[in-house]
Amino acid sequence: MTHYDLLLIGTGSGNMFLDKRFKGLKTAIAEEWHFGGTCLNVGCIPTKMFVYPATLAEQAAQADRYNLSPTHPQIDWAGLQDRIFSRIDAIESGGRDYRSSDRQPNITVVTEHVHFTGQKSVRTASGEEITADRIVIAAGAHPVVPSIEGLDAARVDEADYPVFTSNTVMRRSGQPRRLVIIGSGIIAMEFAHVFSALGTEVTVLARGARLLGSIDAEAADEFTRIFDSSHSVLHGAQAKHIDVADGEVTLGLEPSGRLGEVDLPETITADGVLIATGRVPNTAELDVAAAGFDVTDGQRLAVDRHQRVLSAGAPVPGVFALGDICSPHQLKHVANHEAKIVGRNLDADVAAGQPGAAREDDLAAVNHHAVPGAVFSSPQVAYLGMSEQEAKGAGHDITVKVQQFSDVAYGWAMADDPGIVKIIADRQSRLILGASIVGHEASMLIQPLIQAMAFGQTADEVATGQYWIHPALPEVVENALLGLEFDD
Ligand SMILES: Cc1cc2nc3c(=O)[nH]c(=O)nc-3n(C[C@H](O)[C@H](O)[C@H](O)COP(=O)(O)OP(=O)(O)OC[C@H]3O[C@@H](n4cnc5c(N)ncnc54)[C@H](O)[C@@H]3O)c2cc1C
Ligand SMILES: NC(=O)c1ccc[n+]([C@@H]2O[C@H](COP(=O)([O-])OP(=O)(O)OC[C@H]3O[C@@H](n4cnc5c(N)ncnc54)[C@H](O)[C@@H]3O)[C@@H](O)[C@H]2O)c1
Repeated sequence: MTHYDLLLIGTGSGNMFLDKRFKGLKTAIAEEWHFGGTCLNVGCIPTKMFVYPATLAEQAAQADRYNLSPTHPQIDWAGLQDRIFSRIDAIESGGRDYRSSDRQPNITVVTEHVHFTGQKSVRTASGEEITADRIVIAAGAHPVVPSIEGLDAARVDEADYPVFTSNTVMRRSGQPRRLVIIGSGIIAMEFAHVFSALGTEVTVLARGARLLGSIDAEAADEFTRIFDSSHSVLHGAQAKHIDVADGEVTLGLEPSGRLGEVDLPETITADGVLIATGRVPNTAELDVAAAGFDVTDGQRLAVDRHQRVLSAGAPVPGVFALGDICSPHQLKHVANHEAKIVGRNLDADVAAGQPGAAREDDLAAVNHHAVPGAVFSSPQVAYLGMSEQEAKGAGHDITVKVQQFSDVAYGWAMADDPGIVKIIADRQSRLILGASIVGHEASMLIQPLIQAMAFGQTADEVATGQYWIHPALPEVVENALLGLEFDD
């Protein structure tokens, strides 16, 4: 058994806070997989490195909208993969080497799965017992694999099995000629865009009528309308069985039941199937029950506003968590924010002497107000704060404005490409409650609204208190703000 002052489980966002403040602590870092976790290795970063060229290819193919001759660029798939992963893998090994080197003499990297055996103890896969005074749990989430007749769940993501998740889809050799995507959430929509823009024949199986069903309904409808116009989506469909033979996959289809009877092909054959049906926190794999930690919604580790892990509703002294393992938002910028809070609070906890001895007043609190996100699909989507449905549900008297991109001069320059800005505000306080943008560079257009919500600016203050560059696309945001109707 080895005892440490600090144990960190997971090197995704967990690796972010461990800086010189903690150099006096004898620390173990447990990481069973890629150093740097999901975002760096198989998530945000590589996906967007695929999305960018995919979007360029799509624009080239649609150039006749702008009186240019369209081209269908040929993709060098292996070259693209090499450009992306040679960069990422170097960062991964750099991080691993740094933490393992004598430049970090207080740190021991344990390259194994660990699971809890008690509140302050874990066991490694090879059977070593590790105890620690303080623990930070940053163990993330993993893709859900639904049970489908004929699917060998244990083989999903194996190199020679043509059914895979986001964990391996970008690193597989050879671009699939035909790809079926199960799911219609964020991961499904990003990869559907990437693969179809780069020349793969993509079919999406969506159980309902609406793609991106978790965002504002009107924004999801707008996205669905645009996406469906240039992609193959089977709405109301689900996989009944999967047969794998000779490197091909054949899916038997059936109605999901959500749209009644739908006209579906009986089977569909592809070179690969991407499962994108959600991600579940790694609490069961960590055996958090053995530590007596509380779990919310049956999946997420329960934490308080200081990111302290709870047991029977009370904070466990010296145990913190961050990111997908505990967060209501599975987003990297949220995990990073939580990592900063954990860093500050762990520092305060260490300064206080005994684990758990820090005064509540000395601890920083997490801010989950007005969390933004973006979907890098075609079109892009960005969302912030409450949807219209949530704002009404929360009892607000709301004003809503939907502004079309084609209402402003830059929209004309874009040949009236479809897109909307939707803003929801409170009629009395004049504060923005939420926003959704569907269309070109939505992830960038939304930033002034994020700033307004973060700093409590009223909608009219944001609209009229600053210059908006003419005739730039953000004028569509300005016009949406000006279109909100307030009392008095
Ligand atoms: C395809 C994809 C694209 C995404 N794109 C975006 C995006 O554009 N923007 C955005 O904001 N978010 C995006 N996300 C979400 C984002 O990646 C996650 O929210 C974020 O990475 C979570 O960080 P984390 O530190 O909580 O977990 P992770 O980064 O997953 O880190 C957890 C680490 O813990 C390790 N671990 C787990 N259990 C154990 C154990 N028992 N023993 C030892 N080690 C363990 C894992 O190996 C892993 O390295 C994307 C996710 C995916 C899958
Ligand atoms: N750009 C980004 O910020 C980004 C990108 C990718 C992933 N992520 C994060 O990763 C999380 C997980 O992404 P995701 O797309 O897997 O989850 P999701 O929750 O966005 O979508 C899951 C989809 O799977 C469907 N589904 C669920 N069970 C199913 C089943 N048994 N059969 C068929 N369909 C089923 C759901 O209806 C939904 O369409 C996201 O919620 C997001 O927080 C973020």
